[in-house]
Amino acid sequence: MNLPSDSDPAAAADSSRTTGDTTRQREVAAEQEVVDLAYGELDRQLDEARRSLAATEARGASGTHQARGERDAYAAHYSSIVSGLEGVEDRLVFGRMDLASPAVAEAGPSRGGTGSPVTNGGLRHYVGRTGLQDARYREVVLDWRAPLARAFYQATASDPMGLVRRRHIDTADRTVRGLEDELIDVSALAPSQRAGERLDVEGLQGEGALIAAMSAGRDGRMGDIVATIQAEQDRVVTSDSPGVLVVQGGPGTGKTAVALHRVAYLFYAERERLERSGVLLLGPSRTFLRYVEQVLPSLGETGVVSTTLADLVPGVHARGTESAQTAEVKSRAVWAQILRRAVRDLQRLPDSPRPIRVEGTTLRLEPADVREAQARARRSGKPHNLARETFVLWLLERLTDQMAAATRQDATDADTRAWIREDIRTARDARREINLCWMPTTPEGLLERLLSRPAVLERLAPELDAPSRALVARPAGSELTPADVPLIDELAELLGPSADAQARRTRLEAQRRAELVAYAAQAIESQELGDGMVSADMLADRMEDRGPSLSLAERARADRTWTYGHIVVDEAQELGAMAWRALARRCPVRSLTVVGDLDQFSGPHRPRSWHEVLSELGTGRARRSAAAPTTPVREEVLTVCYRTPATVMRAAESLLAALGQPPVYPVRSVRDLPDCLEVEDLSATTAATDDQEWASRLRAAVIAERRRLDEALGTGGGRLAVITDQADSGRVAAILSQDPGLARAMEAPGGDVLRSRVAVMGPRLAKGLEFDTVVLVDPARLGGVSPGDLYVAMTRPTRRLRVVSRVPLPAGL
Ligand SMILES: Nc1ncnc2c1ncn2[C@@H]1O[C@H](COP(=O)(O)OP(=O)(O)OP(=O)(O)O)[C@@H](O)[C@H]1O
Repeated sequence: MNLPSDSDPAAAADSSRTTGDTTRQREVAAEQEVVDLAYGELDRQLDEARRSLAATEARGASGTHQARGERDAYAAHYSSIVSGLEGVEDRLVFGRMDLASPAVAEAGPSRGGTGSPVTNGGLRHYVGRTGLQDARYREVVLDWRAPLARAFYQATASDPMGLVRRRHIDTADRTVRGLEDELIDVSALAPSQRAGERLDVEGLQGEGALIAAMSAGRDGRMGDIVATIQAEQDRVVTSDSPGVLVVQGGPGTGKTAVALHRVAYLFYAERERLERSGVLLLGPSRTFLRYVEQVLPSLGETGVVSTTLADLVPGVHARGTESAQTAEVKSRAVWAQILRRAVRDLQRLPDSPRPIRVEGTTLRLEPADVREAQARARRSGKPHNLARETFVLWLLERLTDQMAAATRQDATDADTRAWIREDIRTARDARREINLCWMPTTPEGLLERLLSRPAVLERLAPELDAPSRALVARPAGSELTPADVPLIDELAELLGPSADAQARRTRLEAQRRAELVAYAAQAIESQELGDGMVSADMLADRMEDRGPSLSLAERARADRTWTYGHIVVDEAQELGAMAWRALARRCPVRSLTVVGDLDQFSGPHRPRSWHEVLSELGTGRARRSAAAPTTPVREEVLTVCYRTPATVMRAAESLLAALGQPPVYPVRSVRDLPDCLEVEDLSATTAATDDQEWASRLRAAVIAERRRLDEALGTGGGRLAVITDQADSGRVAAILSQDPGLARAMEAPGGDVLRSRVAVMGPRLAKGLEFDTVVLVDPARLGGVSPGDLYVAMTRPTRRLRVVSRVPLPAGL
């Protein structure tokens, strides 16, 4: 190496730059070789899995039942390997760890130490989306979830965890674009290495990967953060699963990202258990689920059931809307008693004996018999509709005795009893009177009865005051709403499947089978298989077996009574008591990750604590709960905001404080940006009263912000949201779409607002989402109803918040 002479500083700088450049080039080339090796391995394994899948499927549907079962299991296994490997294509390798000694490497489960082409005898590990070994089982890439990889995320200068250097490797399309080194433990380097290392570190940017991730324009979909998970986040991602883990964090602290990475981690750490039971992810809206849907596949996981509260119960479609106040009344824990009472109300005692005409004879349904039948039915412990069988059977026996006596038949003869019982069972009078004493019903039917009859509601819901009852009252035939779904679920639990529903299912099943057999018979005829060896029934059996076997996630989603191994709830502060009860039923082992922010609560008063929110999970402080009272709860707090610039964040926090709810969990933004906040108060101008003027000022503001985005990210780059009071959003959208350019930018293919460059929405839809720029319209309107909604709206932008208001600004802005 030519050292520069001391007497010529410029030449020295030049020479040092050149040396730095060539060192970097060499390093990049070396890393490219490793990246090529990793992709080569990925391709080889993918190819192998695809071939195995094809060969398994080609085996056809013949053979014993067991053989077919095995084939299906193999096919499911290979297809999950294929989709897992396909998911990790982008940035397969993103990090490298250099360790002080291979002894540390041996502490982990990796078998990379011996003879691996990349690990330098255990001193070096490449961290990536998935673990890869070569054909000789030597480590090529270390899975980011492996215990050994923790140092990559958590090592610091004060606690190096055996790490000397952490390297971020930036790749695109399988090509290394840049490297970024962090020297963790200089003392671990040999003196001869130190100079070289310093040169490298100086040539590369610290925190570059994180800054790059945060500064990239948004494309309407959340990305994974696997390459840049921070230490406080990593501790949450990898914490043990028993009990309830509450992750409280202010806006943009990565709660959603952490929750999703935690799902992937749990699948890694507890694969066997979770592959059998599945994981449920509950998000605040379908839009939000679409926003995050790419994250888990990009981490190689596809077996998660994601849903919203509205879609939680299969077959129930909650298309209706209602006020937040109505939804709040429906979310209260007291409904558990009201609904129990409503079910009990279907079990009635007649005041006096009821006459029943059967085949010309009059029998009497005695209140004492009804009482006894009810007691027996309740003792069965079954839900209402199923216990009804016990009730009906016992009454039929009593009526059979009466009938036999009245008609002088032999009540001890089994055949005679059966005939008589059948006569009574099918008599109209008997059906009506027995039903009146134990009415079978559906959850939807009973809820409708309760809400559409004010007198019934008043009688059965004494815990609700008149204004609350007025809020939930609605005409019969109304659409179900999302807040009805936990009530329906609770009722489904209390009622059990109705005889009608069971009969319908059996009928449909029989019909489907008959069609299949008819089709098989046709196939036998047309293909001249009629040699007597194959019957239509046999062929139908085989056709049924060959049908695509449902994945675990599909089966779980279709089954209301499925119990999951783990549940992750995002925006958990929004869930009411009845929703928690529905979730508790779905996870008897009470293994939950609950992420949210009390400060972002939608509504006039935020909950006081997470214990208050979670009381129905049986987390210890609840007096009455749907669960064992001992569910352990741990609370973790995330404090660093990766999204919102500091100036905007401070404004949002001080506004929340001015509204009387200073944030319980303030955050620190990792960055600030110049010009990130602009407030345009039009309340004292003609725009306040003149609609035309207001419309044109609003359009001008949005157009100006779109232009700024064009300049910052290239024409058409980035996303902009106009957030306004929900009730105003239609009007605001109409104003903006008068400009042809904005109208085009607002087009939402397939009705998906995430695909439009400019989207108008209320704060509740904006929950959990983020945009490059937010134009916030009339903030006082939002804050007046729900301080948390205003806080959410203000904290959505990654770059810039522009406030435009024709009403006076809220104090504090
Ligand atoms: N470690 C990280 N590296 C890179 N980006 C990160 C990191 N942590 C979070 N982010 C980014 O910060 C943004 C906010 O993350 P996320 O949506 O998970 O936060 P949140 O706490 O759920 O926010 P909110 O409650 O406001 O909806 C996302 O763009 C996410 O990718």
